[in-house]
Amino acid sequence: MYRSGAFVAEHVDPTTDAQRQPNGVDLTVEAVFEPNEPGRIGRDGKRIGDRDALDPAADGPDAAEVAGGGDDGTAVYRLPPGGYVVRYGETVAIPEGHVGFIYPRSSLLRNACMLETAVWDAGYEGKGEGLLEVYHDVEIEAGARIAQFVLAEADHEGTYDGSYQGENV
Ligand SMILES: O=c1ccn([C@H]2C[C@H](O)[C@@H](COP(=O)(O)OP(=O)(O)OP(=O)(O)O)O2)c(=O)[nH]1
Repeated sequence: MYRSGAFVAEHVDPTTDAQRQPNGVDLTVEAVFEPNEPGRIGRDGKRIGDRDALDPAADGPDAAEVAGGGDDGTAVYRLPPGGYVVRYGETVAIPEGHVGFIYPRSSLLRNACMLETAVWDAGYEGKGEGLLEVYHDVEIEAGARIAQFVLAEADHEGTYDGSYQGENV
């Protein structure tokens, strides 16, 4: 069973009223990265390839000049089609007996963009990352709500103890 947004909010920090939804909590975009070299998924280990942190005031990943932000002076990512890694702005802590998933805000997919999720394990705590797929040019303000995080009750053996534990906090 999926838990309520009020329950999820107890495990997401910080949260505002605007982030709290009936069935989950919206997460914001803290940073956008574009990979610049191959990573590697091995049979025994993995390596995350180096990546560029995009400037939210720039016109895109290849822009030579900083354009000075959005129309209202707000920093904005102007993203052409491609695959990006986003870091969420909130620390989530997956409680025992639960598993987490990310869904895109529907406004994101209505703009022909998609956020992909992997499994958020019981016991994991950190500012996680996700794959942002952009199929049509889009503008995303730094700090805007882009995702909805949900928690479902789940059986599990042990808790997360991997290399991403405590990341980005
Ligand atoms: O979309 C997601 C899904 C999960 N996570 C976090 C929570 C999860 O508990 C952790 C590790 O995920 P997973 O176990 O899938 O990664 P892995 O590549 O198998 O890493 P490890 O070897 O540490 O298990 O990453 C994210 O940041 N984004």
